[in-house]
Amino acid sequence: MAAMNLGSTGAEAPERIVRGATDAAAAGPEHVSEPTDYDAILLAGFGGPEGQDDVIPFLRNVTRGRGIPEERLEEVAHHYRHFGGVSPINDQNRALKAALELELASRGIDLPVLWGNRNWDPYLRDALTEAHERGFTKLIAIATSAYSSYSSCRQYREDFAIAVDETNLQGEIQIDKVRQFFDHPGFVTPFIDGVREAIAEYLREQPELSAETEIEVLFATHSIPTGDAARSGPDFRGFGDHGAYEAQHLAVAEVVMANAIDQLREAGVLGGAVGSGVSVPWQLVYQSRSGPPSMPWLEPDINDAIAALPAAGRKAIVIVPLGFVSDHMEVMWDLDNEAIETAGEHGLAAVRVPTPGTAAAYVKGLVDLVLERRDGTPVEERPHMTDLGPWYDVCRPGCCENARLGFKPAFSGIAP
Ligand SMILES: CC1=C(CCC(=O)O)c2cc3nc(cc4[nH]c(cc5[nH]c(cc1n2)c(C)c5CCC(=O)O)c(CCC(=O)O)c4C)C(CCC(=O)O)=C3C
Ligand SMILES: [Fe+2]
Repeated sequence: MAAMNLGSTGAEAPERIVRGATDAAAAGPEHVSEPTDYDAILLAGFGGPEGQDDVIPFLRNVTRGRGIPEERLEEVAHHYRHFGGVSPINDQNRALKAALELELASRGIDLPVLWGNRNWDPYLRDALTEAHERGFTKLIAIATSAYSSYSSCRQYREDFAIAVDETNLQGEIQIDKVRQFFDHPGFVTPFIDGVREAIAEYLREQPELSAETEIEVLFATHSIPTGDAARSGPDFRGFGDHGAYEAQHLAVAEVVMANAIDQLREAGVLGGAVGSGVSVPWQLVYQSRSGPPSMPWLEPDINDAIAALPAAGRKAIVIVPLGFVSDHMEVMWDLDNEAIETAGEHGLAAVRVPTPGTAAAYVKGLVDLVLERRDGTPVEERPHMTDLGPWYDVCRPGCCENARLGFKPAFSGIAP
């Protein structure tokens, strides 16, 4: 097993873990980029509507050229309409920006945070205009997305390139991007805390429940087309049919379970020796599928998975939104509304654990990710909790490219 480096978060190194390839060290010279004296941080969000009039234009921005059926768009519009046409995602990014600014100030780091979204106001181009006006030429981006895939990495990088074109800043602005942080302790720790608390709470309230046979932890992430999954991450790593996207989620889920259970054993909530193996059932499930029915997307859907649980003797579930950084619409609707309702229909108790949001560990971790790039921290010193990491600073040509949409230039990668 490769050494786990948890950095300075104080988290204990888990004993087991590890799934997938172990050739991180063989990744090549671009694995760690040169130290760079950045001028500012670019917080790159997804964006969301902030009123009924925004809903349709927002959905058109997200789905342009994607072949999403009209019925699916109407259904998703209804999710937003139900909440007054307002997604909480922009307020969540405002809160994250403020938390990052506080963390930076408290550590004496002079790096302004600019915020721009891919799909709604303020747009990435607005943030770049601001950067230009303030004389910033070297930006380090944090995208609010932890894993490797077209939608969660490459699309942000392509949209950086588009925003640079739109603002006519070609050759005048550098945009680097922190590595995919799926296994960074700052991102993983809040999920460990959430799973531990959820299981402890079940056992406190229903001491007769068997954690080993009657509780199941469902790690939920966004479904993507299987073709996108296959091409996620660098192709030389041999991740199999569902690429780095699925491998990363499975590896993180395993680490979350191992740590949460060890902590429950330490606290005497669960029996068995610390480090003696996971004893609460879990699985990775997918949500929020769109696209035409003829196109295969990752499965099982969370609702189908839930429906199958009573037959396996389960009575309670813990839903972990492992694929998301904040409690935005995909969490509020697809999990808190739909999945919880499905659980009720099948007689299962259900709780949903929080996303990282503005948790202290997460905010600190994001700042650490910026500093490791500024300082060119050697790969051996970079925090990571699975054997897949620490991930690359710089994407290779073709990484996470989208065959459906064809080649588009991207920033923050090695030029083809
Ligand atoms: C992997 C992934 C993430 C996680 C990574 C990340 O966070 O970036 C993510 C996040 C999000 N997805 C979001 C919203 C939407 N995603 C859509 C459509 C799609 N998502 C996809 C994938 C992902 N999506 C894909 C493959 C499509 C099909 C279209 C295409 O091929 O690109 C559509 C169109 C309607 C529909 O089809 O559902 C909407 C409205 C919101 C905002 C929520 C809010 O407003 O609070 C967020 C954070
Ligand atoms: Fe999405």
